[in-house]
Amino acid sequence: MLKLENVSKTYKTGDKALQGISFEVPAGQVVGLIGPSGAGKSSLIRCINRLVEPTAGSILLGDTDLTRLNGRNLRQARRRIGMIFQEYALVERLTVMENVLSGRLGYVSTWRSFLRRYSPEDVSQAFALLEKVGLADHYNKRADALSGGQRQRVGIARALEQNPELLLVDEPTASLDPKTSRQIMRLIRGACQERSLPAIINIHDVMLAQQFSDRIIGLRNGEVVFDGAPDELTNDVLTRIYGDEDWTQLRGEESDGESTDGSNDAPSVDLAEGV
Ligand SMILES: Nc1ncnc2c1ncn2[C@@H]1O[C@H](COP(=O)(O)OP(=O)(O)OP(=O)(O)O)[C@@H](O)[C@H]1O
Repeated sequence: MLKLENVSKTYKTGDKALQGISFEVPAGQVVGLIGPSGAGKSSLIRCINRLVEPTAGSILLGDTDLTRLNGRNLRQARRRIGMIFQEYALVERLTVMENVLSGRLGYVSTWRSFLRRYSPEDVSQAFALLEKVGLADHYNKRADALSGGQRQRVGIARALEQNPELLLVDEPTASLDPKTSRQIMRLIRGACQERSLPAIINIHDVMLAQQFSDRIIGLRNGEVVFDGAPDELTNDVLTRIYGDEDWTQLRGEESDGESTDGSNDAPSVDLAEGV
């Protein structure tokens, strides 16, 4: 479980990116974090893994207050947090398998990590994960030979190889086409359900957020202005989050034939679909 209490971030420039953010994410819950550009979504994700230092507040992962950790303790706590990035952040010249195994780097001793030696358990887990994300046949390919969707699958497998207690996902579909985006969101959601893993997904695409999240948190000017179920995301709520816009028309335009009634379409957990 993740619990944020009164988290604030003011940058040196004086920008108040986050102002008194409090919420809890229970095991297995996928939170879609939405809001206009500059609302504070990236700052929030980065405060949780301490890439950005929160100015105030506490961030509890289980019993650990992440805001109080430094040095070795912080590195150990970061092992417990899986990250999935927009630009995948793979090591391009390494193979798919090596990239997935790098999820274990925080766990192995320095000399083992230098030689990139992993235990048989780590390797068999990596194979199982590649199977799940539909890339078992590609394990020996270099990362730079993969498509965007395949790269993101490697990114997901690498994050899960860490056996994390929390997933932080930053714009996972921003560089992908609509169909691949859905497959990636389905994979992430399926993994969270299977592992009872809480997740926060920073996502610009409201329709995707709605379809693949259990809960939506809307940020505006560094504050939570909506926190509720995906089907509560009415046009009025969208206006509260993003400002005035013709939401009816936008929803129609963005639809690609899947449910647009705001309901969670309970995506199947077909992890290897459509590679
Ligand atoms: N390193 C920084 N130094 C100063 N101000 C920053 C820094 N990073 C972000 N900000 C400011 O903090 C506020 C929130 O930015 P943030 O990037 O967290 O928003 P966001 O919702 O992720 O935006 P986007 O969707 O465009 O990525 C903005 O006003 C931004 O200008």
